[in-house]
Amino acid sequence: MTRTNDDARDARDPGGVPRSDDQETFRALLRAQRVWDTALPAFDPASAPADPLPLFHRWFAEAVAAGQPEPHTMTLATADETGRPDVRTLMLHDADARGWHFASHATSRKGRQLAVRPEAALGFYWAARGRAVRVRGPVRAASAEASGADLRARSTGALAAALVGRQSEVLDSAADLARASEAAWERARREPDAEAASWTAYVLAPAEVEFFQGDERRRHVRLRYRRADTDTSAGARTDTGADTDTSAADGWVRELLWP
Ligand SMILES: Cc1cc2nc3c(=O)[nH]c(=O)nc-3n(C[C@H](O)[C@H](O)[C@H](O)COP(=O)(O)O)c2cc1C
Repeated sequence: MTRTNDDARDARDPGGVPRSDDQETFRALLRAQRVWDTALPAFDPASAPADPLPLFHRWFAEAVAAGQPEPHTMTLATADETGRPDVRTLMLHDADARGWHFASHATSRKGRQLAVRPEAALGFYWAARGRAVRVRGPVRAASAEASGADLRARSTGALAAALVGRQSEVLDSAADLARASEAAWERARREPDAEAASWTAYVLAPAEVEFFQGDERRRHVRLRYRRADTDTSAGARTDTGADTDTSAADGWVRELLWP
């Protein structure tokens, strides 16, 4: 049977993407998913502390208590030398007065990006509480000693993974990884103080921290802390309302944002 132009058009959806059963199944599954359709906690920004850190600690503990799987994982966004964005998942190692801590290989893609553009953003999403936190700011690499101490405080598996190195390089075969991993595990067990040269601890010093509390009626609460001396994106000032605290207690300005 000869296909007409109309048949060819029918085989594409309005966006010009070819129709297929797999595509339809995926879309149906996607549309069946729900967000914020459960009872979520209320968040009163008026009761928020002057500094974002204690609120982050509290929300983290509440995410753990609510059974949020792996609440210590986060998204790290960086940009390359041309400004093209990049993103991946990482573990949070600590959050203290210096900032949000993580670790990776300085020779990895993110490590190279951070070396040329020492700025990043972090994102946490704790669905069990309908909450998200985002943090932006400059990133500093710790000394080799501090990076080594960070690694030694972790598991043998973490040390073995760090010893394998070569993160983000092209892997020619699974056998190459198996061999390198075997040797790294053996060394990590034998030498718990072994140094992984490229393993680097980083700290992101927060210039902005935003707390997002999802709401079933989509009346989400967004509270942004920004350093009093931080220049935020255009339009930020027009978002301020009566509840905004511009007194800059502890050097932080607190503002509500339209959801
Ligand atoms: C749950 C989870 C936790 C991870 N934690 C780390 C981490 O702490 N450090 C790290 O270098 N990579 C970690 N990774 C791997 C990164 O997502 C990423 O694949 C790797 O760091 C290479 O990223 P890059 O090519 O952008 O440098 C983790 C991956 C997942 C899924």
